[in-house]
Amino acid sequence: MTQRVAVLGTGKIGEALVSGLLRAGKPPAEVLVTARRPERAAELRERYGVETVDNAEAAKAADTLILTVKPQDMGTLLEELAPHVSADRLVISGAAGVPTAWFEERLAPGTPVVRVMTNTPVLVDEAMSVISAGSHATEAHLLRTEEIFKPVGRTLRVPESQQDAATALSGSGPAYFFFLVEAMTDAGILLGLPRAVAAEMIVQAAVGASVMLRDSGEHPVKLREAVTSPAGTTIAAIRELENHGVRAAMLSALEAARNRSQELASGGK
Ligand SMILES: NC(=O)C1=CN([C@@H]2O[C@H](COP(=O)(O)OP(=O)(O)OC[C@H]3O[C@@H](n4cnc5c(N)ncnc54)[C@H](OP(=O)(O)O)[C@@H]3O)[C@@H](O)[C@H]2O)C=CC1
Ligand SMILES: O=C(O)[C@@H]1CCC=N1
Repeated sequence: MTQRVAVLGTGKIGEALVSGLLRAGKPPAEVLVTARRPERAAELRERYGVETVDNAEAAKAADTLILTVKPQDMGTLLEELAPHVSADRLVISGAAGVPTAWFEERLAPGTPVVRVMTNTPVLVDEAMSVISAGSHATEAHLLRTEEIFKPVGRTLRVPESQQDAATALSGSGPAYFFFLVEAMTDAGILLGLPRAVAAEMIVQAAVGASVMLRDSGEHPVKLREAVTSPAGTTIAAIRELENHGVRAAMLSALEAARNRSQELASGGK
């Protein structure tokens, strides 16, 4: 990777990408970042040794522009940016909801755009980054995008029509697991355990279950059945989960997340 990459709107996701690029061996001189607040820019300069520039400068100086502002801020960013982006740049959007066509309408004709939905495990190099090409993005642009996201986890290409679902499952996915861990830790308190003890047990159960899911290749039903002894403890809990409609709640929850992603298509509020 010899080209300059700029991260525009370097918040949580943007910073994680900067740190991933540097850990993957990209020299700090080839990474530019932009921030809205001067104190944030100073923090990023100090922490990573990268150059901070304004959005227009980033567009002129970098070959690849990664846009990591909130969907609601994308309109303002594009107004600032679009006049300075030539069609030989690659524009990667990390925003939920906003389609590649929205960017293509605002950028110079023919500018390649790639949409990526990553997730916060980007911070521990365990992200899933789901990638779709816009209408002018070629195989080479997709490979360049994968080169940026592979150091921070796995990548998967999908048709853009699947991106709102990917946002519901994968982009938001870690939050559902954190929510479960939080609720299960509370259950430990209810059962009389000290919070720290309950948290240690539940987090390790989550890590163990995750590694089994990823590395065994077994279907989750099979893994759950292996825990569920006849007339045992697990089935007593599963009955309560079914009685409370937890499976149906997951279906509705992810559908709501997908719908919200669709609503964000035009940088919606
Ligand atoms: N958080 C998550 O789990 C995931 C988020 N995403 C997507 O990633 C994007 C970023 O999310 P996240 O990192 O959580 O959000 P953050 O709010 O942490 O980061 C966005 C950053 O953009 C800055 N910003 C806004 N407008 C401008 C501008 N015009 N010029 C320069 N900087 C600007 C903000 O500045 P300021 O600090 O001043 O507000 C902020 O630092 C969103 O589009 C979201 O949909 C995708 C996958 C997962
Ligand atoms: O909640 C959100 O809108 C962002 C996108 C996916 C995860 N977080």
